[in-house]
Amino acid sequence: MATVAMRVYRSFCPSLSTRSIALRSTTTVARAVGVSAIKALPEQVKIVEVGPRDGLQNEKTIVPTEVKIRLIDMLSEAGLPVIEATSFVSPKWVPQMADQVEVMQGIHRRPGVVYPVLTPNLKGFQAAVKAGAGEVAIFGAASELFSKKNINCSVEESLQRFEEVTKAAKEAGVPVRGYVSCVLGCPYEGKVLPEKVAEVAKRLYAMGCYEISLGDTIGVGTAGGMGEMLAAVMREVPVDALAVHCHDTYGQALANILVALQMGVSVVDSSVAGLGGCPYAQGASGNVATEDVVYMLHGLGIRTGVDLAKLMDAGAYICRALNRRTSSKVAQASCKL
Ligand SMILES: CC(C)(COP(=O)([O-])OP(=O)([O-])OC[C@H]1O[C@@H](n2cnc3c(N)ncnc32)[C@H](O)[C@@H]1OP(=O)([O-])[O-])[C@@H](O)C(=O)NCCC(=O)NCCSC(=O)C[C@@](C)(O)CC(=O)[O-]
Repeated sequence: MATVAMRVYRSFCPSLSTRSIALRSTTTVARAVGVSAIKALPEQVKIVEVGPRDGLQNEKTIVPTEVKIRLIDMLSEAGLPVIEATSFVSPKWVPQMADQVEVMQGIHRRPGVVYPVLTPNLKGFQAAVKAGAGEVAIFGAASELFSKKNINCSVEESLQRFEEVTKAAKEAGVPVRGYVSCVLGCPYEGKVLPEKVAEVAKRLYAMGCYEISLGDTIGVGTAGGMGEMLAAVMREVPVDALAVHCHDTYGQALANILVALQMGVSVVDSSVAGLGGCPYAQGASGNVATEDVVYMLHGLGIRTGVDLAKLMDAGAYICRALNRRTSSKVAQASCKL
């Protein structure tokens, strides 16, 4: 099924394939709506691709290591600047990530591309560095119950563990990214106060995280909630150090990202083909699809450095490997699958 923009475009260019229409129509739309009128939007956005980690961690059947490696290599060939490759967590908790060392050693590291990995504690950090990780991410939450279910400790205990990681990382010269989960709602506690999110984000930033990614873990947030939460966080952490990480359970992710862009955020996490979900947040769907984010950003005239056609190839590859239909609307509309 073609989008309206694609159908209009096709009526002028009947010989074009649906896919090339999709790629060209983004810039056409940008010019048509006079995007320069939207003053606050950044000129460039860094996309943090989390598909190989967040996208695959919840898969029940173990995905072969070579498939994970091929996916990461296709994503780097597509121009993604940051690809979260795997997690150094307990294999008893997340069996899908048990091949983290093989993944880190098997990928073809493209110059300029960063491949962060999740590390919940010092043990994970040390194993990650040994396996060649050049950047790590610690992951906290703004909800006590989620923290307990996800990493088996309270928010305060998790922050103490993260202090150990950031201290070791500083000594080793390894940059650390920080996540705050449940920023717009928790599967166990429901509403989460923006002030609580701001407090955890502030602590992570103070301990040395260069970037704080704000996770709508179960995708319940709305544009209004995103605005309110970001306003609270921005009182504690500079906007240049913030990223948004939106799951799309309620179909609100793109709207929420747009609000974040309008408030000055220029780093967006997403997952190829919209894969994923957190094993400790039952019912949450995957992250917003990277293809859909790139399509929207290019449509706004915002640079990403990502080649949408190559990105869709990566999405098609992993969907074939998982025997799954893509969740990306752009990939569906472009008749790739
Ligand atoms: C944090 C722990 C380890 C605590 O788990 P625990 O059971 O409390 O840990 P422990 O210290 O008591 O150790 C228990 C066992 O785990 C081992 N262990 C201990 N640490 C490690 C490690 N780093 N790597 C490998 N093994 C480890 C340790 O050696 C021991 O092994 P045993 O003696 O039983 O054989 C556990 O709860 C865990 O691994 N949790 C991971 C949960 C996870 O990965 N969740 C998904 C990622 S978060 C997410 O998706 C949200 C995000 C980031 O995307 C943002 C958003 O959307 O909101």
